[in-house]
Amino acid sequence: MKHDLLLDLRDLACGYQEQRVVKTLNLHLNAGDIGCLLGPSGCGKTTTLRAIAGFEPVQEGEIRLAGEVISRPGFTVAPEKRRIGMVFQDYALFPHLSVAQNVAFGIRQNPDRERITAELLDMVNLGALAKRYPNELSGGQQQRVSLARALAPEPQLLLLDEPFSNLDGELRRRLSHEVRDILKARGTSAILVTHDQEEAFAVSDQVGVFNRGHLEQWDTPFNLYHEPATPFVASFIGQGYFIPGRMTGPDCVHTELGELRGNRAYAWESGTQVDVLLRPDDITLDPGSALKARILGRTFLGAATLYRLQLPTGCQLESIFPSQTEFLPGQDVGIRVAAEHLVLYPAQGETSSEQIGVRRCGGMA
Ligand SMILES: Nc1ncnc2c1ncn2[C@@H]1O[C@H](COP(=O)(O)OP(=O)(O)OP(=O)(O)O)[C@@H](O)[C@H]1O
Repeated sequence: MKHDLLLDLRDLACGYQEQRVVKTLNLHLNAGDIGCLLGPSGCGKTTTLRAIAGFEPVQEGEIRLAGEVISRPGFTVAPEKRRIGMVFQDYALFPHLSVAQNVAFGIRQNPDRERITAELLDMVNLGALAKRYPNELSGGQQQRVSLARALAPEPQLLLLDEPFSNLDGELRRRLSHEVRDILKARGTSAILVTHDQEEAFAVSDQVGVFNRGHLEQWDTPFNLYHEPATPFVASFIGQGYFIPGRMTGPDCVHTELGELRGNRAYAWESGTQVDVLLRPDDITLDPGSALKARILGRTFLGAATLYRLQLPTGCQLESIFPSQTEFLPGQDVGIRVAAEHLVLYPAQGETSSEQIGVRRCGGMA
């Protein structure tokens, strides 16, 4: 397995005319890895992708590919000279060319083009449809053709801009797994843009969470969920609640749920007010516990049930319990916190941050 640095964005700023959409962006991708740019609409994901592709000039910093500078202010290597492939949301196939001709388009001069095209079409399971035209294919099939076409010239890096967003539910999930398998089997490095967290996690080795033009964290899916660097990342990735707490030691915080101890130390002094992130899987059922919570609502998920709980102070939490035992709204249950990764932030107050998946409770116990 290769671990060479392939793509390196250093202190990058890019945007349109005088407007800086993306600022001081630093990230790197190793050869063979799949990275993802994830974030809400308008945060600058596509702008970053277009700068990597060479469609937009950079305003500050630089982009290096395999050690070579391909963009810096006043210098932009042309897109077709970058050995970067693109897969677009709307497939962008040539309507007047057959499936096979579409795939062969970027390797027209290659004497081996027929063999390469046939191999790629087999790989994306479209060998039998080589003679069809794009308007005779489903959306999923068109996106497979578009992937095969982008892979044909053996790009150093593949960029995928919301490639599955025109497809629905099950097909979207299936194709995203398929694309990961294909890229991994070929050792192709890629950057995917999406606003769908499930898709980002299914496809990528590393994910960057963007917020208004800033990259808040570039990390593995596991770390984004369990060790979110900022309240925004905690909110954007997964579900949960912030509850108020007070530091009682470097790795220990007093909350309404008792003393919680985590696996890392914080530099704040004892007495500092903090927000404690609690995910639904951090709260477990413990019938013998003195700590009781009232069931406010529930969502049956199949193997498990997601419960919305209220603590005596009014703070709310969510928890996932196995669905074999059923609890009813209004019932009190014993709970325990089983959070190995204690994630704390300086107390923000009730209204200071925009929360998406994670909600904040007021009032310290
Ligand atoms: N050609 C353009 N000229 C001027 N501003 C633009 C242009 N394209 C995008 N923008 C602006 O740049 C900002 C970032 O847009 P961008 O397309 O990078 O966001 P995104 O994160 O990819 O969003 P989405 O998920 O909705 O595609 C937005 O405010 C957008 O209005």
